[in-house]
Amino acid sequence: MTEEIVVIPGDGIGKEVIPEAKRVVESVIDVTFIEADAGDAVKEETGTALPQETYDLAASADATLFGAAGETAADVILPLRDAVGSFVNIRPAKAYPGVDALRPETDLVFLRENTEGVYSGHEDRLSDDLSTLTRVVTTSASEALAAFACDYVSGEEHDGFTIAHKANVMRETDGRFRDAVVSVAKENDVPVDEVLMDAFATRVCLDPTQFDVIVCPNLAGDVLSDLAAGLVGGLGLLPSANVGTDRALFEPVHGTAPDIAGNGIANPTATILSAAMMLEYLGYETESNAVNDAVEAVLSDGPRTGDLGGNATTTEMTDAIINHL
Ligand SMILES: NC(=O)c1ccc[n+]([C@@H]2O[C@H](COP(=O)([O-])OP(=O)(O)OC[C@H]3O[C@@H](n4cnc5c(N)ncnc54)[C@H](O)[C@@H]3O)[C@@H](O)[C@H]2O)c1
Ligand SMILES: CC(C)[C@H](C(=O)O)[C@@H](O)C(=O)O
Repeated sequence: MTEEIVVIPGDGIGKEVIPEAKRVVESVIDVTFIEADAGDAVKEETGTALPQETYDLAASADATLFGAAGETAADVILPLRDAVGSFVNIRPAKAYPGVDALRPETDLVFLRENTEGVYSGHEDRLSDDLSTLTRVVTTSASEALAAFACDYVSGEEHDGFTIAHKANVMRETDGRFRDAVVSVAKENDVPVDEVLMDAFATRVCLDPTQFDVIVCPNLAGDVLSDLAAGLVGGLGLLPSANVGTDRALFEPVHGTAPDIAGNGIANPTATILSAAMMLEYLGYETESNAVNDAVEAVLSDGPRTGDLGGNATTTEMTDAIINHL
């Protein structure tokens, strides 16, 4: 069977890393890619950053692989997450042997709420002096995330999860989030503990082995996963999966990297690891494991891109990954 996968390269290094991830996927499964546009360049040409056709493709495909968008990122990625009905963003942050990491013992997975919080879109300018934002938290979205988290930690690899929140200040919204997640964990007999997100930020830097799976509200997941990228060697390493009930969207955590875009030196790892998550999601577990192993081997032995202290191009690093497969 030929798998059909939608790919949306976007802007900046999105255009450089997506073709490399496609080459990796093509080397392990029979696949047809359906190309779609989104981002700053499309907005300049057409007036809209996310054409309806692209939204519809993501909303009907089993899987979509996205690169990055620039200034229009929020107009692209937030609706795309919505298009696939994603209620959780899975963000693993793992240090690899051979990569110079601040905390080489880091092995974390963030399960980020993916629909609400400060991403509600309810932001208003009420006067010259006053702007407001409505932070939305529902029990239903918190419970859906918690149910996913319980399932996620059900194997032997994990012993429950930690909720990172700020319910000491946002008593109503994060209080609701925390209470809903704890209650679902208890119903499922899943060990759960909690930490205030500011304290989490310090503790994870001092000793990341205190944590394993972290369940958090939307913005906290955004910020804390970028922080974890800093612990493991940079944004070029972090993949993610936006999972919904029937479909999913896979993307590196990083953006368009304007400081290096156009030079062919972006690290393809985050996008290739996102593709590996996609292969697993689509049921190609052996192929997914093979890609993860090949990435790990190349991170260990090189060649590596400049962000990891090497001098390989994006294509050379991908060639080495494909050679390992
Ligand atoms: N999902 C998305 O589409 C997304 C996510 C974040 C930021 N953005 C957008 O990207 C643009 C730039 O944002 P930013 O600079 O804050 O974040 P960024 O992730 O683009 O870059 C931050 C730093 O990390 C480095 N970096 C990121 N990915 C890398 C890779 N694969 N290889 C090597 N180095 C890499 C960059 O060179 C830069 O120094 C902004 O317009 C922002 O809106 C988009
Ligand atoms: C670009 C932005 C909308 C996005 C987010 O906040 O989710 C990004 O930071 C990310 O982490 O994917």
